[in-house]
Amino acid sequence: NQLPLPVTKNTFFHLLYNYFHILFSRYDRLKMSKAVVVGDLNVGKTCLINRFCKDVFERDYKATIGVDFEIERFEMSGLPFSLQIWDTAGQEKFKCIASAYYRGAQVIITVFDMADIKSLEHTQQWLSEALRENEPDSCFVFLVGTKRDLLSAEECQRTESDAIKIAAEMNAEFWSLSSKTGENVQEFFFRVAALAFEDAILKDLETGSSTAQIGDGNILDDNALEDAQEKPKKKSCC
Ligand SMILES: Nc1nc2c(ncn2[C@@H]2O[C@H](COP(=O)(O)OP(=O)(O)OP(=O)(O)O)[C@@H](O)[C@H]2O)c(=O)[nH]1
Repeated sequence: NQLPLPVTKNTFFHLLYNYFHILFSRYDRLKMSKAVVVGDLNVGKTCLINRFCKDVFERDYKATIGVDFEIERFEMSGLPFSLQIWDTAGQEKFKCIASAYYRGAQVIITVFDMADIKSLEHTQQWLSEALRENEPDSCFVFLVGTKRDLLSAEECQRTESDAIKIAAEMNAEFWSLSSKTGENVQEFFFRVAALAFEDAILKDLETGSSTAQIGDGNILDDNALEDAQEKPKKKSCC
């Protein structure tokens, strides 16, 4: 009955399906990038991923044990693109399991709860732990404030201005959103996917790989890249 990962919020078959998708994409040279989501416990990492991938919101808190992940598929300028979104546990006791999955990330999403300023103070520590497992300057970094719906307009403005300062120190792009209402969630992940896709294509062009072509074989040009960045399309949910 032993599962290959500590699993709570996902079924074994769902994880198995995702693993096969990764294996298949390597074989078929599909574009795939990895994003890891880190931050204190209870800040809303799982809810954020679930809002985007399944369009659901869970009011009751269930701690993530170790890690979990989803794969979201996009179509960018005629090319299939997948984003692996790794949800990690915020609880200290699971940190060593979760940190084993930081490696190989193209995107690090550092999450805090806008209604709990302490969690913002911890984001730099989470980022440095995630960066330690990756090549310097190889990752896009995002600072994401969740639970925006719990704040008044005034509180929201105050927290956002604190977060913008911290984001600048982290060299991160800041987003504030709500998984409960869905505000900004799609926009945020489309931005993540667009940047990750562009990066994957540029890396392919640098290495001269044949997969850096779109549709009927046109090499990706600047306009196509701009197009992908501005209007990434969500094709389907896993
Ligand atoms: N009001 C509101 N509540 C939220 C939002 N996002 C998450 N929550 C609540 O916050 C609690 C924690 O959410 P999770 O997504 O499980 O938190 P987590 O960061 O994954 O926690 P760990 O798995 O322990 O690391 C849950 O009770 C959610 O319902 C939000 O945008 N607005």
